[in-house]
Amino acid sequence: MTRVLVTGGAGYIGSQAVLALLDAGYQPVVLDDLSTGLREAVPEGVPLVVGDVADANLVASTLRAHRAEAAMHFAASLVVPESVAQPLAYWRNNLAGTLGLLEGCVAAGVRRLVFSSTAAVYGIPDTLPVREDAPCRPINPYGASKLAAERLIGDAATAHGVSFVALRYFNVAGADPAGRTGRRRPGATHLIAVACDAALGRRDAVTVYGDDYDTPDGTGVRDYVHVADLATAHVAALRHLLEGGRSLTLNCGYGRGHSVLAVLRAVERAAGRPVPHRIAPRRAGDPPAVIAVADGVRQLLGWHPMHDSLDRIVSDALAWEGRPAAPPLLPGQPAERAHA
Ligand SMILES: NC(=O)c1ccc[n+]([C@@H]2O[C@H](COP(=O)([O-])OP(=O)(O)OC[C@H]3O[C@@H](n4cnc5c(N)ncnc54)[C@H](O)[C@@H]3O)[C@@H](O)[C@H]2O)c1
Ligand SMILES: O=c1ccn([C@@H]2O[C@H](COP(=O)(O)OP(=O)(O)O[C@H]3O[C@H](CO)[C@@H](O)[C@H](O)[C@H]3O)[C@@H](O)[C@H]2O)c(=O)[nH]1
Repeated sequence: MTRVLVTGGAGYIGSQAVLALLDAGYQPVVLDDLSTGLREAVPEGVPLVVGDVADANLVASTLRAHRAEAAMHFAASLVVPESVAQPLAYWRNNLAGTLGLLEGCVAAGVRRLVFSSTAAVYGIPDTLPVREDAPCRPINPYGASKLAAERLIGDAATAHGVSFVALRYFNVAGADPAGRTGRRRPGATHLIAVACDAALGRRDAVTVYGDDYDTPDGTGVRDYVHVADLATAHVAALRHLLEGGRSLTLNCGYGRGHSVLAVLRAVERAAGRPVPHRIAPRRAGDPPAVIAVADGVRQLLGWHPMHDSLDRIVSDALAWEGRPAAPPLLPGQPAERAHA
């Protein structure tokens, strides 16, 4: 059974990828410092090493101990406004983390890597939909640090024979269709999570940032991709690399845009109740529209998305956000599940 190191596997997307790896017959091993991830997001039986991916020795020893043949690198810091306020922390975590991972991989002889990149590397695209060879002009430290990490991986690929697939995700949303995992951090800022909170009565209204863009209804347009489809794209990328495929940098979206108001209507349909909203000025740094040219990931990786519909994304997100709270721990119960 092929073993795969998953950095950031206790987070939102990484935990979904762990499930997809298990579903596809791979054996994941998670390395996560639990800075934003949660131990309970790692399924029972999956080894969890708690530590910093920037620690090359830890990466190498983990790869060797578990005889991993490839790595998926999700561990990062990713809140855009936070990256503007704390650029040094973002550059450190995203660049030093990728450096530590690469050093550890090269030391342990692991030369296949799937990397979490982002549409934020493009900044404000000149033309839509945006192709992978469009100019990369990130407009915040988050996007800049991810672009630098892509370049670092490219240099390691050339010098050390690493082959990689960098997936540039567009707007990731939704939750595991079987309800096994989803976004776990409180204080959501992403549109679909915010709208679900409003539908569930946890906030009074959704603030719509701008209705005067040059888009069909004036609100911002994004290419929302279901997190479970994103996870299977990672498995497809892994398979490509294990079969000796060449390095690739690919957009990961569906190639269709939805406006903020269309998202709110979809949440209303799923929830069966109105989602109040108020119009506010544009949010600084928001592009009017971001939509992927997403042919490459299908053609080159054979990716077949299964949940390619806004209604599906929204209903899975709503089901996850509205799930019953975990029962309180009884006195004497261990606070954390032990891991291998
Ligand atoms: N969520 C999105 O909309 C989105 C969009 C584009 C790209 N991405 C990328 O996807 C990846 C995963 O994002 P997510 O939404 O699952 O975020 P998340 O915060 O839920 O997950 C990140 C995980 O990495 C861990 N981590 C962070 N720094 C670490 C370090 N130095 N060492 C070890 N573990 C560390 C965290 O504890 C967490 O479990 C990130 O690389 C992010 O840049 C996310
Ligand atoms: O309360 C809200 C939240 C968002 N929006 C709008 O909804 C759209 C989507 O916003 P959001 O869900 O915050 O995502 P983005 O700002 O598009 O950024 C996401 O998608 C990028 C890739 O496209 C990733 O790089 C980022 O990490 C990720 O946060 C934008 O038009 C926002 O202006 C609102 O109107 N109200």
